[in-house]
Amino acid sequence: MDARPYDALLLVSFGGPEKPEDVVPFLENVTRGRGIPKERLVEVGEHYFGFGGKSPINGINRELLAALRADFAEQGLDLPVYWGNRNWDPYLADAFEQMVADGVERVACFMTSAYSSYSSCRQYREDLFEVSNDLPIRVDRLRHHFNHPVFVELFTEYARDALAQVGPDAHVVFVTHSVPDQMNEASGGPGCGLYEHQHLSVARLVSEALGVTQWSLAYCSRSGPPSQPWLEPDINDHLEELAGQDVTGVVLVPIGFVADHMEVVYDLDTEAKATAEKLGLRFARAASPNADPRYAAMIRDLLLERAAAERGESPERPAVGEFGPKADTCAADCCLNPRSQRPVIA
Ligand SMILES: CC1=C(CCC(=O)O)c2cc3nc(cc4[nH]c(cc5[nH]c(cc1n2)c(C)c5CCC(=O)O)c(CCC(=O)O)c4C)C(CCC(=O)O)=C3C
Ligand SMILES: [Fe+2]
Repeated sequence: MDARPYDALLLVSFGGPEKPEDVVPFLENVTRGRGIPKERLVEVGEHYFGFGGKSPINGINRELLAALRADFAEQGLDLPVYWGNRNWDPYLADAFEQMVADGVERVACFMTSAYSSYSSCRQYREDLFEVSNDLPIRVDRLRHHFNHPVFVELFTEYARDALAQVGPDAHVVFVTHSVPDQMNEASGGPGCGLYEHQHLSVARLVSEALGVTQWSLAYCSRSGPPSQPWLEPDINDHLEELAGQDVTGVVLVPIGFVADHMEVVYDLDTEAKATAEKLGLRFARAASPNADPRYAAMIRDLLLERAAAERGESPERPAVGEFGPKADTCAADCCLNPRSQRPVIA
């Protein structure tokens, strides 16, 4: 187990509130300069208050951190693991301060976000640049993991379990976070639309592995003004459409989310489930990786793969589907956001 030249792994996540007083300042952090309508913020705030002001995301990341440490210990990999969020405590800046104090000189970052887009990749790289630029620490980002075979196998297994609850005739709906059409088009580079294509690729791979032919991709958590086009169909509209086509049961597979955070427990488990019930559809939502020890082992594999590459070796870079392993660094114009010209890492 050789992680050289790295002397730490950093788990980089979104962050979420943990008590009612956190909710409004958290939303202010997330939406600073993003032009999100006030009504939407009130609505999203209510989702959080409905869960006692506590998002599940930080708790899951603590479990993932523990799973990573257990995995490293079991494998004899002596490498510290840190954790920092973009939008809430514990913040990235604090993780970097601690790493510098501990003498870390080179860190590999794993983002809890598997696909390409401004929101799911570049914005993380902007924030990592901002917090690390003045520090004596070199920062690398581990490659996108949407098409890592373990990621696809895990969702296949979770979807199979959910199918067993609803029945083999269920229609499988893969679900991810909607983004503005413009953000999708810029993902992977101007005009690429990589965000959508990566999701379609994972959806197809899971469907094939399950032997399912009735499947589709739908979106949740749209937040822009109605005037701005976002990726569609919305999951609720899509369920209505399916019910009108003689579908009687659905399985939602949240491939766009690596954990059961607020979008999953509210937008899918609460709202979409209520829609399905109203329409008389049998319903199950497949699990997400959360702190699955196999997910932690995949992160270790990505770390060791990158470490070997940095040492000048030629490690295997496992990937399934039509895209092949994503490059370790993004092109300069990858996932650009016209409103943001901030410098980035990787
Ligand atoms: C692609 C994507 C991911 C997946 C990749 C990844 O995981 O990073 C993701 C994750 C998350 N998004 C989260 C929360 C929020 N996202 C918002 C707003 C937005 N997200 C967007 C996209 C994404 N978001 C976009 C295009 C916006 C519009 C504003 C903008 O253009 O930037 C808002 C503002 C209110 C609203 O409008 O909903 C909130 C509160 C949480 C935490 C959940 C918890 O607390 O459990 C997580 C994990
Ligand atoms: Fe979001």
